Amino acid sequence: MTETSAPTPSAGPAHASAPAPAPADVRRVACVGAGVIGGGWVAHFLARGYDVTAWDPAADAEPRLRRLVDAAWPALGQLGLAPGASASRLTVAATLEEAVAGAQFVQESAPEKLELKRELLGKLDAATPAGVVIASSTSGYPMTDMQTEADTPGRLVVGHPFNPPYLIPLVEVVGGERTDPAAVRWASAFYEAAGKSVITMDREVPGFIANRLQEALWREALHMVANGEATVRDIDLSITEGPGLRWAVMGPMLTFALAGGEGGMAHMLDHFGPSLKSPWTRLDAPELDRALYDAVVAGCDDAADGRTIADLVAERDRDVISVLRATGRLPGAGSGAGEGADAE
Ligand SMILES: NC(=O)C1=CN([C@@H]2O[C@H](COP(=O)(O)OP(=O)(O)OC[C@H]3O[C@@H](n4cnc5c(N)ncnc54)[C@H](O)[C@@H]3O)[C@@H](O)[C@H]2O)C=CC1
Ligand SMILES: C[N+](C)(C)CC(=O)CC(=O)[O-]
Repeated sequence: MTETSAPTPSAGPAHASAPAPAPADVRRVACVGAGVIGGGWVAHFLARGYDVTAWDPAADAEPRLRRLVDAAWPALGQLGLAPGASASRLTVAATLEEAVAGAQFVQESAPEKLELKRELLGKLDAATPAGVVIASSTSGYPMTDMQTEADTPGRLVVGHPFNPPYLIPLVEVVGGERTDPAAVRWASAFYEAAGKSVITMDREVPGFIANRLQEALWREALHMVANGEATVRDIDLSITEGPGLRWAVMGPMLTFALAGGEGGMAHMLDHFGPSLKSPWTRLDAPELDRALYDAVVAGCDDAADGRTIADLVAERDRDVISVLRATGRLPGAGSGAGEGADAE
């Protein structure tokens, strides 16, 4: 099997068609579940020149999705659209089966509920053409726990994005116990062809990599709010005016290597290693009781200072693009399906 060959197709009515193409040859993707993340994926794939078919069972799903794509399009234009990319290449399907019938890749972004994911991935597996890889956006369920209802679980992978998927490059890719490793390789190669930065994991790790790191920070933030040690504004400022500025250009490891001066990480560890034993962190999750819930929600309302969610999304998109541009990380406009296609 080559590095990026699709997993082996299995028999069955929906599995009778041709296997998935090479990752770079994909033209048609299906997005199932079209909320914050599914809609963000739709916007990303459209901007990269793919034909996208979406399905979501909510009554208001289509107008909501089109609003999200319209709101994201100016930012995507600044990033650089692939040749031929157009929001008009979005089709909203009436059924799940219709959405995936012609798909060469499927991205599932339904609510984070294990039973729902199991059932949905089973249905997607039954309806999606043979050999086509199906990825879940789950924030933390191991694929092993989600692939239980699928007849051909070998093609099911986790493709965990970051919000919004049309701006934040990272995707974490990992399979489950019954996933064919070729599907993991194929998915990673596909996401790269689609302009994403990919971490491919060779085993299931709770919370993947980035969410595990984020959760540690988030848990400590909640403890500090619950105990009155910091306000929501303090928490946000501590990152945006502090480590967050460095983390956009260098990760926590190299950042701390510089804390060791000319001695680098070795001196940093000799100097500050002992303080790891100091009780700075509280490790266990705090009780998310009503008081903490209300304090965090009210704190965010206060921090928004009259800005609506739409205002904040526009502000975030503008500033993330500035950071990507300033650090030379704007994705190539040519990546994706659109290369060689006619510009519209
Ligand atoms: N919100 C975030 O920051 C991130 C979320 N994720 C993951 O993405 C997935 C989706 O999360 P969000 O977009 O935030 O949720 P959301 O609530 O914004 O959207 C979920 C969508 O799924 C639809 N839906 C409900 N039942 C469905 C079904 N049976 N089949 C297909 N669609 C169905 C809903 O109508 C809704 O539009 C979750 O697995 C979540 O963990 C991943 C990264 C970041
Ligand atoms: C809040 N969250 C756990 C759903 C966040 C993610 O999964 C990734 C992100 O966008 O930070």
